[in-house]
Amino acid sequence: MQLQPTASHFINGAYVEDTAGAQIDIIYPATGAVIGKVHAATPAIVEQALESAKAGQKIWAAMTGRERGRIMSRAAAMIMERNHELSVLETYDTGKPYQETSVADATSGADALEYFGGLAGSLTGEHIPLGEDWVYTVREPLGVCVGIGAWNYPTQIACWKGAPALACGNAMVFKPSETTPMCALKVAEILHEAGVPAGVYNVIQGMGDLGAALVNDPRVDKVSLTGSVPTGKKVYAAAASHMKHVTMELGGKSPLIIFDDADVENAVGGAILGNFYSSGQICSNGTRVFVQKGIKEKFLARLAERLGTAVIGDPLDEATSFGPMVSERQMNIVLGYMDKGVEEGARLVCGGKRLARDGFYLEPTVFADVTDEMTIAREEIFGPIMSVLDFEDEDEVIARANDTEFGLSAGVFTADLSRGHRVIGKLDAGSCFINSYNDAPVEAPFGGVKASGVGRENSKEAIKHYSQVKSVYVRMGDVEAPY
Ligand SMILES: NC(=O)c1ccc[n+]([C@@H]2O[C@H](COP(=O)([O-])OP(=O)(O)OC[C@H]3O[C@@H](n4cnc5c(N)ncnc54)[C@H](O)[C@@H]3O)[C@@H](O)[C@H]2O)c1
Repeated sequence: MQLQPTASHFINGAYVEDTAGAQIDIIYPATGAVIGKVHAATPAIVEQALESAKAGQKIWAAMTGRERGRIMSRAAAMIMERNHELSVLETYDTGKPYQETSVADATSGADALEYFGGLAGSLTGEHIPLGEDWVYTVREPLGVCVGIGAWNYPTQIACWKGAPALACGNAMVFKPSETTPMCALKVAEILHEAGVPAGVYNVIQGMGDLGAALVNDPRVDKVSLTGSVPTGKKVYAAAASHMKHVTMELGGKSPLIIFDDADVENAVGGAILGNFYSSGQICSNGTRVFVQKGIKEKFLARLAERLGTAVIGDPLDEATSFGPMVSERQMNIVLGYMDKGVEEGARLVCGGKRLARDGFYLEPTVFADVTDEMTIAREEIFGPIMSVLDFEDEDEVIARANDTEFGLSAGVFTADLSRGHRVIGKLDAGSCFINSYNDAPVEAPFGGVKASGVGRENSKEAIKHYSQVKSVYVRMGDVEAPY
């Protein structure tokens, strides 16, 4: 399989290169080897991308929603047909095990294209009768949207931003994370093979400065970022200074609350999915696991047992269920938190070290007896560290769960469904789970409250964030003017 991308950028329906841009190495996290390179976009590349997006958007918006939707559905089918190849590429880009990428990345991207393609033909306005007169509303595209991606789900993020944008008749210029530049190029290639007109979906490579340049360009009407809270604050501020629309999908430190009456196996399963899938590099992870005292020891014992069965190894081997961190940098950040947990007095139940092998592998790590003030309970780690905190009663755990600047997700495990709904109702979070964790079907809105973000991806909600409403008052009689 060829890993080196055909060229760094995909603009106006074709691969484009400009080697004058700074070189960005593509590193395979499982070995640390350089497997390819791209060049950051030069001003000339940015110019081409934005001009072609402006031109392409007009052609795309002039098509009917159903025509756009048909092309998007075709792209979704093509992604499913090429799922194996795209999943292998996602594994090379991120290091995530093929066992995961083959079911959660390109497939999730295809879901988004299929779902929003299906909605594209029904994006209608309202008719508002006012006696003889009436108002009608039209849902219009915003224009040129910029998507800026994080490195944990490169294919999915490229599609989650692209699909609603395209359904509404916008064009997109997508900047992947510099850590994972490969997958979005494939998404662009497939969209164009499926029939998306040239210029409608472009991918350009670069670091944060390129993201900032795009956010500040007057030709850009909307910015959708998936990234950390500090980056989100910068991007939101820059977009605000130009009065641009934004979607901010940012970080979290989400609570997962396990009551005494919960089914232990399910609670452990939820905690594993909410902490160790993708080696813990998931924004919505429930990394503060509040466990009621009566179930604590049973929970910890079963958790350690089940973690012991994780297959850590070559991510391309289908048996592997736990892969490396995305980069050496991220591995070192997480190692720092492992040390911090021990230093601040948390009890290390398992893990806590780097694995002695090539690549950026860490052990799945659990700390118990974590208290609210500890660094590992306050800061987003974005790695395989679970913090287990004790609690006694419902009101106490709700107050402690909400005592954070973040508000992305929250989960509750309990056999008492009334309690499940009651507790979830009081938690400050955008994407919540009862007796489950980290499900992200395209039909459900996804996004955070407080510092975790603004706007929602997926579901019909996303349409509101990629379109604007025009209202038209129609007078049927004469106009009465005072003079
Ligand atoms: N809520 C979500 O949906 C979601 C999903 C995945 C990841 N995340 C968050 O992403 C973070 C991890 O990803 P990361 O390390 O790539 O995040 P990051 O904030 O470092 O970078 C995200 C993207 O922003 C770009 N960028 C950096 N500075 C910029 C600037 N000043 N202007 C414009 N763009 C800029 C980067 O090049 C990258 O493409 C975590 O905090 C995680 O929680 C959130």
